[in-house]
Amino acid sequence: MNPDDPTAADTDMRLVGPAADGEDQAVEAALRPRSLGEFVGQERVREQLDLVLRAALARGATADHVLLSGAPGLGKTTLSMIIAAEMNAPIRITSGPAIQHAGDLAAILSSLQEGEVLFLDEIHRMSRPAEEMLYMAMEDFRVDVIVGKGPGATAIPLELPPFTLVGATTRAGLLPPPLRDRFGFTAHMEFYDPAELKRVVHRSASLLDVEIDTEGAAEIAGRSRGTPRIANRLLRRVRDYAQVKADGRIDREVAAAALAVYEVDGRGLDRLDRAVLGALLRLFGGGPVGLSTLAVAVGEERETVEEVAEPFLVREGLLARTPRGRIATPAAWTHLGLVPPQQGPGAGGQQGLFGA
Ligand SMILES: Nc1ncnc2c1ncn2[C@@H]1O[C@H](COP(=O)(O)OP(=O)(O)OP(=O)(O)O)[C@@H](O)[C@H]1O
Ligand SMILES: [Mg+2]
Repeated sequence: MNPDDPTAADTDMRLVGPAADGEDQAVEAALRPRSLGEFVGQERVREQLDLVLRAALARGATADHVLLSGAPGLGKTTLSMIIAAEMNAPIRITSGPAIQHAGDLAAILSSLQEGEVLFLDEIHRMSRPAEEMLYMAMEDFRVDVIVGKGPGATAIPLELPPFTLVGATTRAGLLPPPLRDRFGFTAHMEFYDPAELKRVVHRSASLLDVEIDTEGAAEIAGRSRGTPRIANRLLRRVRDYAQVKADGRIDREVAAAALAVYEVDGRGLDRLDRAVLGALLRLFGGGPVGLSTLAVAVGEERETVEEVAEPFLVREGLLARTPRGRIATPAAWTHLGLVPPQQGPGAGGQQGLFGA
């Protein structure tokens, strides 16, 4: 999670936010799949990774460096641990923001054991000098440690044992090409489809010792925004409800009633999402309307609307960003149970009234 992110606080408080909150961190370790076989979905990534790892094992070699890219909560950290487990290798975990100076990185690299997996989370947030040191370490298993300053400075080469770097990023586009090119294998993690999320829910429910039927799992899966972390979080909230209001068993009615209490609708939209969409439809006739105007109408910051609510609405095909402003799609009207205004001759004259 990014502390510099102005939208982080809003994202954290949301039941459907993708970033890990404190409770997630506490329980996620217990819910993490431990092997590629246990890892649900991402078939292509799993198959490719399986080949990379098995070939390295057969050669008795250290696996190639792996880059994992994808939205928060899709399983990057989980997969890094699986890579280490499948290679029977220890894992060292650090992150880009934790490495401020090249010296920090040199200290970590020089203490790695042969074959160890170094997991570098948020690799796009590493400092420039550390990044340059990493290039050489990845390619030649060597770093130059600079001793002294100015004209008297000398570079002392340091040999490193072969290791596997596993980098994770939510923003692959921010990685400098020379860094990206040094990974032997890049896995792009996609959002999960409802059937896969259903399997995630069933798996987690059995680990948490919660009784759930297949319709209950489907109900949770459908509201989880393609994200296992959100599926696990919704499952915990539904479990609470089932314990208090039902006999502890989760079926379709219990799941739907619980998530209605938490204001997560059938498609995974929460109150903020529906407020944005509702304003766009009810106040601005479906748009186009400028972002600032829309933000004022829902009483939120521009950034919150743009970075917290919109990405999912766009992904779901409910809202579109156009050069003239935000517009709602026909699916948005249907989803909120509203009827679009008559688009008779001359109605087009209304368009573009609401500026940015
Ligand atoms: N393929 C999967 N099968 C089962 N559970 C999964 C899968 N992927 C993720 N999860 C669950 O989702 C939780 C979040 O996954 P993880 O922490 O690996 O996400 P991440 O991509 O590292 O997120 P972030 O970008 O926030 O660091 C894990 O605790 C795990 O239980
Ligand atoms: Mg992670």
